[in-house]
Amino acid sequence: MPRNSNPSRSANGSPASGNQAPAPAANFDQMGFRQGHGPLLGGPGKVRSKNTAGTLRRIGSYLALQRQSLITVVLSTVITSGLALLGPYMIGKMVDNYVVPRHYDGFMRMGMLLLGVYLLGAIFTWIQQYSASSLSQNTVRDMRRDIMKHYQRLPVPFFDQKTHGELMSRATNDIANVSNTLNQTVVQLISGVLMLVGSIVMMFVLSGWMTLITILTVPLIAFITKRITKYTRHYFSQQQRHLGEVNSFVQEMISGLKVVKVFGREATSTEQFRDINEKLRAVSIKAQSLSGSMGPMMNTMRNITFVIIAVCGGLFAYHDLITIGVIVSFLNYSTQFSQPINQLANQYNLFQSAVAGAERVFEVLELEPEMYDDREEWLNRSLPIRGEVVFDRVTFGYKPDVPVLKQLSLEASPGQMIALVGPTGAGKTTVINLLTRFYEIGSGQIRIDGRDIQQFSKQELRQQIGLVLQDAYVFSGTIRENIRYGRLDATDQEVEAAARHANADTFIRRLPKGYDTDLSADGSNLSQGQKQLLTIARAVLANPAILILDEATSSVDTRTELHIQEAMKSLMKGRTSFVIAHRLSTIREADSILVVNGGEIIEQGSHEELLQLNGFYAGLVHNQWAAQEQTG
Ligand SMILES: Nc1ncnc2c1ncn2[C@@H]1O[C@H](COP(=O)(O)OP(=O)(O)OP(=O)(O)O)[C@@H](O)[C@H]1O
Repeated sequence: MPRNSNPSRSANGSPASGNQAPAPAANFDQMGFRQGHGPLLGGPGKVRSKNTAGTLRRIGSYLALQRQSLITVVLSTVITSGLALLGPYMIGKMVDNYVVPRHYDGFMRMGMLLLGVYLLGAIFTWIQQYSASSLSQNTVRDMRRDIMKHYQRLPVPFFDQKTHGELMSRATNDIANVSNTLNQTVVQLISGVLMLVGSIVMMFVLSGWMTLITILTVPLIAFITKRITKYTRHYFSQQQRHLGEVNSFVQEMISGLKVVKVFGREATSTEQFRDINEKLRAVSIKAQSLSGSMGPMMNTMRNITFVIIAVCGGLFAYHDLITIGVIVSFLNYSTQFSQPINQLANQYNLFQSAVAGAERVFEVLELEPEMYDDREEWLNRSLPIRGEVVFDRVTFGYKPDVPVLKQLSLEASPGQMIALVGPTGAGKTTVINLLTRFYEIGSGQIRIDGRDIQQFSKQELRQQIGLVLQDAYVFSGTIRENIRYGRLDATDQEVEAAARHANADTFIRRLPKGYDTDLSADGSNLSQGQKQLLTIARAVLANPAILILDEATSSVDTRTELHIQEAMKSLMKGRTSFVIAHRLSTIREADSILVVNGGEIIEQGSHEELLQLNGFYAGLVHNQWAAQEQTG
């Protein structure tokens, strides 16, 4: 359960945020937020960044925070590469100076020295790996922290435009890409360049002609590698695509399991799955076998290079142009020299996909958040309000050219219960979205206690509002923590009192661990009605002046509904309440029923008054009675 230090009054867990000045509605499409998923499972090389330099600068600013690790990585890489270059040179010298002339003492001394060089290399390699991991993990931790913080501060309309998968992918897969690359690339880039340049220099020092012969083998290796990678990349991207199909099929089958069973479609599903599964198998074999043969192929190439160097070196040595020690050194350098070429080529692809991943993270971070003020005085500030709510000729549309509410006006006196009814899509929830300032109105004014809600900070406003939604939301965590989400400083006694008030205490006490029972992430170990009672308890604890109950009882059975209604009735006492209910029986006692249709209030009055009017509401009531009689 997220431990928010903010005593939000939004009972259903909407993070409270504040706004000192009304922020202009952000147009996220104009802000360059691109559609599409990040490379979910690799597929490096496919993704290209738009602004590599800018993204690198931002990654750099994150890396700069890890100065110590960065310096350690660079230093240890330089030392490791230096030692690795020294080794072959020493071996050559050992052969020429001690092995060939049979100087036993010098031979042993040099052997020990060489051992020392390689051991030191191992120690610095470990330091290098450790600091590279710290560098990358600390950096992506900071990036994850920033993107999560930013998600919480982005206004609600932003989330309308993006799928959950997309947003999660940015906080997980894209960042994982950055982490993988940082881990390897920083080290390999530095060591690759050092080893390449270092080996060439060392080889030239030993023999110019032999260096030329060794370098000539490079295009051959590069050509073969390129051909193989071309095919592997093709098959790997196909594998990704088929894997994606398998994933979505499995996900769909599990989510829709009941539907599959009810319609007896198990056999068809299995048949469909067999096809997709088979395609994945076939292409995976090609991809894996090709990529698996890459290593042995490279080995063969390396061996061929060895043969060329040994034969040419032998000829040169025969004519006294070079010594045997130089041949030995060259054999070693030839491997050290070809490795970084392949590594750097691979790193380039990986690097591209990391930059693209980072760019997708930064795109989110660049979006304008809701104005937010988390200073202590805001958090603890609670302006007592009476709860008078006025909508004054409010016009609003989710899209500017499609008005959803048209010149809508309504008034709720403090403590009144206002019911909103009307056909689906009429605009009832929209009224609530505007009162909570999840969305900003187009024209008109909404006032609470005579004050324009634009003058409240969003945080201040939402602290006054409690929300109980139909889709009761519970977090993973204990029942106690879930209720306490309504007011974080509540004592255990206050939590339990709230639960009693919400009719939830009895069922909670019957659970094996009572208030300390752990809830799974979506509360699947509770019934819908029980979850509803928990969110009511949460709202009781928050003690808001204004309460919003959105179709809160429409998905539970009649007995639970009575239970919930009772809890709600006691919750509504003394608060201005807006109730959206499809079951008209729940709102009979409302002080005023507003009938919304097509974004306008077409009728208004008490239950009796509206029945007498014999208009739209009366029609709805009669329809529902008729339906109940039919089913009853
Ligand atoms: N986030 C959104 N983006 C764009 N259009 C939306 C959004 N939410 C709602 N709408 C549209 O606004 C209109 C009013 O929706 P609203 O949710 O207010 O209706 P409602 O009366 O609460 O319906 P229901 O009883 O089915 O919940 C509908 O036409 C709907 O399609």
